[in-house]
Amino acid sequence: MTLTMTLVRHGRTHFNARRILQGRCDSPLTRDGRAGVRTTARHLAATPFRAAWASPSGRAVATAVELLRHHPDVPLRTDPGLLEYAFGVYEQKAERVLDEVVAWPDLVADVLAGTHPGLPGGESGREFMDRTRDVFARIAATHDEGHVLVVGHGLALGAYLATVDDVGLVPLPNASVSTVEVETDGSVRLTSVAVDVAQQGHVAARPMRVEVPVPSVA
Ligand SMILES: O=C(O)[C@@H](CO)OP(=O)(O)O
Repeated sequence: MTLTMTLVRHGRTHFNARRILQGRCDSPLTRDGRAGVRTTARHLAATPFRAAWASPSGRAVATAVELLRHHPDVPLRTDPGLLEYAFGVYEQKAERVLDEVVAWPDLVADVLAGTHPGLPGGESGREFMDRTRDVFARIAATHDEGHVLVVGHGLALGAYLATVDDVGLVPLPNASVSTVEVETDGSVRLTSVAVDVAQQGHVAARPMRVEVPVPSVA
């Protein structure tokens, strides 16, 4: 038996548009973000989802609700294990802090390796990777076959995908779709990554290890 998990990053938000790091804080979807999600929803309209899971963040729940427009009978549940990485004091700061923090030498690599101690006020790489692994194990244990929708965040979904296959951290455009197949024996296979149905590819693939000064907190 195969469980297919369809992973969708939430639609573009006002903070995404301004390159403001959200993490555990939130901002609403933009107009084009909502349109992008509607395009992805049409793309997924024929997928026979039996359940949907979302991060409790408003942007993920709003995206999941829109994606389920074509699946009115599919139950949606939230799980804090799907929340975005907690960037601590760097959240909701000046525009472009996102670019600086994500490019901070070794930050992403250390978070994915579970060795980063955490940004001030944030969570450690170990906590993040453990809860991300655990939530996908919970989802797989709850549904042993069929199709399940999972709506989450760029770094959290990307971190999980990086554990499934040797793809590194793939930048996931807003409203993009990735799919993973889980077999009964526990083996997991990545079957598609970051399909940008809605062409919202403004999160361009770029090197993650660019050397920049440590960002100052505004
Ligand atoms: O928190 C954020 O700003 C970004 C970082 O990756 O994630 P998302 O927009 O997917 O929540």
